[in-house]
Amino acid sequence: MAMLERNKIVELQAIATQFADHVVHHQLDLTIYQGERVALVGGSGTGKSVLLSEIALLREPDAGEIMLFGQPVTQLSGQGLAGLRKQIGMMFQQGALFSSLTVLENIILPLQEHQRLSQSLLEELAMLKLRLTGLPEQAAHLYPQSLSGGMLKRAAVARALALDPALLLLDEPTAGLDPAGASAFDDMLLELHASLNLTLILVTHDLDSIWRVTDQVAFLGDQRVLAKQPIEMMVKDEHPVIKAYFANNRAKRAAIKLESTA
Ligand SMILES: Nc1ncnc2c1ncn2[C@@H]1O[C@H](COP(=O)(O)OP(=O)(O)OP(=O)(O)O)[C@@H](O)[C@H]1O
Repeated sequence: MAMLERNKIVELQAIATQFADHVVHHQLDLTIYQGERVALVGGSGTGKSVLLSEIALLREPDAGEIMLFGQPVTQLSGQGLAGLRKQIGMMFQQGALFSSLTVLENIILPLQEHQRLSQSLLEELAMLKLRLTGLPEQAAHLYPQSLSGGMLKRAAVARALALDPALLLLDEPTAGLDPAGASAFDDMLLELHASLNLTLILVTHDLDSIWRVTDQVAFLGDQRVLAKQPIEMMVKDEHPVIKAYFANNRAKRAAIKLESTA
């Protein structure tokens, strides 16, 4: 059957990342297509968070090319780069909201930087983002430190969505949430993905999230992406590094799910 050519949102070509003599990525390739929901998975220290920062244009790799929305990043500067940055929303591991600002002010901040809008319009737009993440309106005027862990993460997502990005990056979004909170967060991500036409990339160790939210898993190991495929295939992969990662109790849970969905 003929397949329609899908847009490449992220294309990493021969990426190298190194800290002093510690090589984190070497000849790393990865392609992510429009609308995909991709988990970046791999052992601790395999460079998942660093790779996410590179895709978010917060850090430059030492070699290789990053293509975002079909544009080679190394050939862009100034306005070109700023235009790309606006299309990327990033949710950091600890939320990274400003503690001296209310939730609403935190969401307004990126809007203020990029758009000349009246205060009332800014507030209206920010409230829209807040509602999209399922936060109650009262949360708008609270300070980050008075929010629960789950609310804080939603507020961080609302801020990441401020500029209507096409690509949303999330670093361990469900870490620290209880199972019910994590599952509600996963549902919110799926709703956002469906309603906003987003491409999602999340770094996660949470197998429940991987099964529920993602349609592709990119496995980092041996300094590169060893495989990119759906979780159903990943848990059956015979590569020794991938096998070792999933060969623990949590992975057995994943395998049980696999049997129950077969
Ligand atoms: N700024 C830095 N300076 C030096 N080394 C760094 C820096 N940032 C990351 N590293 C190293 O790069 C490697 C990859 O880090 P990274 O945080 O991306 O791993 P990870 O796969 O996300 O791990 P985890 O699952 O434990 O969060 C680690 O060995 C880390 O110590």
